[in-house]
Amino acid sequence: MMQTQTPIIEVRDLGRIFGGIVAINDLSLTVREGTIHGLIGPNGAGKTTTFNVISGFYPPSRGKILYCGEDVSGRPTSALAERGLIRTFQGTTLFHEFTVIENVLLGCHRSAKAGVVSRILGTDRNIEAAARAKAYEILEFLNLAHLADELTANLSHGHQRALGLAVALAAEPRLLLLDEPFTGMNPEETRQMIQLVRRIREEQRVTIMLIEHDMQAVMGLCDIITVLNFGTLLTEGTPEEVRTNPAVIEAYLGTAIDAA
Ligand SMILES: Nc1ncnc2c1ncn2[C@@H]1O[C@H](COP(=O)(O)OP(=O)(O)OP(=O)(O)O)[C@@H](O)[C@H]1O
Repeated sequence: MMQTQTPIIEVRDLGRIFGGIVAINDLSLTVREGTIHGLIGPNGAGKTTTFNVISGFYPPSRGKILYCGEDVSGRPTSALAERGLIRTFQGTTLFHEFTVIENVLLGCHRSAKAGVVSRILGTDRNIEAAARAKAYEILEFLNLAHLADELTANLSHGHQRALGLAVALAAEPRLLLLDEPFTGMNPEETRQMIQLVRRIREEQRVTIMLIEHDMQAVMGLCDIITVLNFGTLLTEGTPEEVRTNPAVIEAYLGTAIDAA
């Protein structure tokens, strides 16, 4: 996919306060269409809060969020999801007692597009067939089709995380916010997940924003990285620029960045 200069997300002068705690202060950043954009920073830096405000879980206390040029500050998650802004959660949110394909079908039904399909086709059976075809296509794309009828609980950790991506793709994202997609993965699972995220950007033309603590994965995958510290922007740049930035090294006390 071509990276463009077109902003898909513009965070402008964002502030978010919880009681007396300033979680985000005066944060501005731009995510450009077609990029893989990392959001990193020490614990408590405000990464999750930033995701929560962008995806509509919390309204901003100050400032605004523009999505595709439109002010969507304070819009509910469901309204943003209908417009292709989809967020995943740390760990999996799958139904373990359901099969793999059933989990993806639930994702399809939750998507706005399922409503479009039903209006066009009219009948339940056709809706079901269309959703099934779409779910299989997504499973094939993520190399999970052979597990379609397997119980989700029986999947390996890596396969469950890939299935989490499948459910997110079923909602037809334009922008996908991934919350720590590599957590708890072994190096081989991480390598495969990196490939999947790259392919989602290249082949599904989805812009990706991700929070991640695995510095090696972040540095290898992202085009651009925003570093937060104490709820505000510390710096932003290419992986190389960020890795060698003294302020970043200091914020992390050297360790995490040195290991990457
Ligand atoms: N719902 C909430 N209520 C009260 N305080 C909150 C809430 N959400 C976040 N905070 C506070 O805001 C600050 C930023 O937290 P946030 O979770 O955004 O950081 P983070 O960078 O995602 O951290 P981590 O890497 O540990 O997940 C912290 O001081 C946190 O305690």
